Amino acid sequence: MSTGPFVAGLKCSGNVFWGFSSFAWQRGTLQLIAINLITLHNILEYMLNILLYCILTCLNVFFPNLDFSWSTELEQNLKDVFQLSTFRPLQLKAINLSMSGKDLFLVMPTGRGKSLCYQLPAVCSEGFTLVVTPLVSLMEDQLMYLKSIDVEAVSLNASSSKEHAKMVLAEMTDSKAPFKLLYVTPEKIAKSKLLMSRLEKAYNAGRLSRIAVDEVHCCSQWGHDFRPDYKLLGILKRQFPKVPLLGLTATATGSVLKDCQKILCVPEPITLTASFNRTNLYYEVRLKDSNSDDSVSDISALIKERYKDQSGIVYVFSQKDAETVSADLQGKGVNASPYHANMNPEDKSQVHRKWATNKIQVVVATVAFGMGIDKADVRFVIHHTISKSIENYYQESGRAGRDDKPADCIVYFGFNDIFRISTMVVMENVGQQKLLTMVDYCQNVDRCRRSVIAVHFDEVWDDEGCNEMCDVCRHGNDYITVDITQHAKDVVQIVELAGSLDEKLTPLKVTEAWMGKGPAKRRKMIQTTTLSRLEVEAIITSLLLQGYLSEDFSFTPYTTYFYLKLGGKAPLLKNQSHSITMKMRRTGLDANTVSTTQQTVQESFSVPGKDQRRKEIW
Ligand SMILES: Nc1ncnc2c1ncn2[C@@H]1O[C@H](COP(=O)(O)OP(=O)(O)OP(=O)(O)O)[C@@H](O)[C@H]1O
Repeated sequence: MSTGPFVAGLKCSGNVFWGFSSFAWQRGTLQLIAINLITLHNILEYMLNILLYCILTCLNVFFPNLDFSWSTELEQNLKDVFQLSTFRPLQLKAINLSMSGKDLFLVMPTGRGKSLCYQLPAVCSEGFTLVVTPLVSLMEDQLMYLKSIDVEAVSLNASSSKEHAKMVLAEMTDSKAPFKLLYVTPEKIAKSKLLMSRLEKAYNAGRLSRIAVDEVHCCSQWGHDFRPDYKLLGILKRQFPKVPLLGLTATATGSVLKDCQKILCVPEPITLTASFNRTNLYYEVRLKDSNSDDSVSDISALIKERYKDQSGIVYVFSQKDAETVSADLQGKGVNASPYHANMNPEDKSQVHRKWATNKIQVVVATVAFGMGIDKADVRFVIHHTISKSIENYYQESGRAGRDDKPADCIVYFGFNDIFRISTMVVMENVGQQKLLTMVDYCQNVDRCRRSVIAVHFDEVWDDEGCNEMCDVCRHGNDYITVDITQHAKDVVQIVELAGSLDEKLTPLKVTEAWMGKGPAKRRKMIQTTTLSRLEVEAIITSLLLQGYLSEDFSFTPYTTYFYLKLGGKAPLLKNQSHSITMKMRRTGLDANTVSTTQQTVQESFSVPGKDQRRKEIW
């Protein structure tokens, strides 16, 4: 507030003073009142906003199906077209937001019904919805499903015939065209100028009602399934800013979503995230013995006994494994067929069709049989080899129990598999880091398996949420913490010695050296162990996960070799007071004991009988 006139008045006569003073007083008072009114207005406006927010939140919570102009049509089409009676959590909210023109990222667990969130709005809107999807097989599945419920949909991909493409491109701008959804691969958007020009025409004619980007995590290099052509999809929002975009994924962390937002040029998307917890899935890890890998016998026994006549998938590491494991299972009387990317398309769709109609009980597949596989009654997903990341594992195991009934997700965890996969993902951005997180999921028995998955996806987790639906929670009392400091020193000494002799050791060499299987001369220089092979492998894995050992790769024109070298934490072992512990299955020891001697460790490590080992981790 200016005091200029008041100060000037003081220097003059009384009248002038009073004249100036009263003018100044009035002006000051008015200014004060104005300021107060503005402040009051701001406070009221702020309170009103809070009140409005609370009312909207309550309405959203208690009446998520609050009437919009499209609500009746939605309900009607949900029942009549999609033959569903109710919405699953978050579906209606997502649909209403998208129908009101908001850009949205929807993170919903596998099998929860993300597709409905763009298919139903497409049916209830003018024009058509553009759906970008990464796989042609996924596209074909959706087209098959939509055809079965009489929803008109078309697709454009590399294998579309010229006539078909011409017809679709012409219909895009035809107001009488019947299709409601147009499925395209990201490659089409990136490469076909004709498609872009048609989209532009459709946009100008008001026929492009919505854009859905399925598996939106494929945009980000930090996601688990980066596809370079997804990087170019920002063109859609730049060219068609008024069209609401819906990005869908089951597996994206907060940072991956931030990246996707930037890549897709979506200024302020609303993100809806459902819990990752699939309550009907039981998670379990079983050890694969490197000495006598009888995991296929184990798997066949499980399928024939526990999952008799039930549908399932066995995931394997390679195309060769798909063929051999499938043949082995067939040899043991299981109705199984292989599925991998190198099979011809007819054979692949035949296997898929036969499995979908229960003519094949088990598909033995690589990751090629993953995204979009939607069979309701899959009762088991068994991983013969660990996945290369938690995201992959969540996607693959997510094929189980999509009908909400109980289903099992079992991983066979083998020491050698870690290094087989490691050499495969070495060129990938953060490939090693992601693999080690998966190894950690399998190796650790001190945390609920669900909590590892949930925390990985940035979800705040309460262990009560598991409800003993994982082996760790179910057998929690069977584990004990043991001290492995001396073992760690022995292993580190072996790797250190090799380094000083300019030798590189593969994990197999380290294992065998520690077990005393190396040359006699070498044996004299190191401390060997009497622990079993499984125990030795568990300790080496733990040291790798904890950073006392680390990976070292060597490339030849034909192959990649994996070696173990000292990790960043190895020097800590020189410190006498430094100790390392590890949790493992208890065998007769008091659960609260933390053993410190080698003798105790050996006791606590004693491996259960073969049959028991088959059922549980340690
Ligand atoms: N409201 C609902 N009520 C009952 N079933 C539903 C509902 N919404 C979707 N479904 C069914 O759930 C199954 C999975 O749906 P969808 O394929 O869309 O899953 P998704 O979330 O895309 O999973 P993923 O990421 O694993 O592909 C489908 O068979 C679908 O018909």
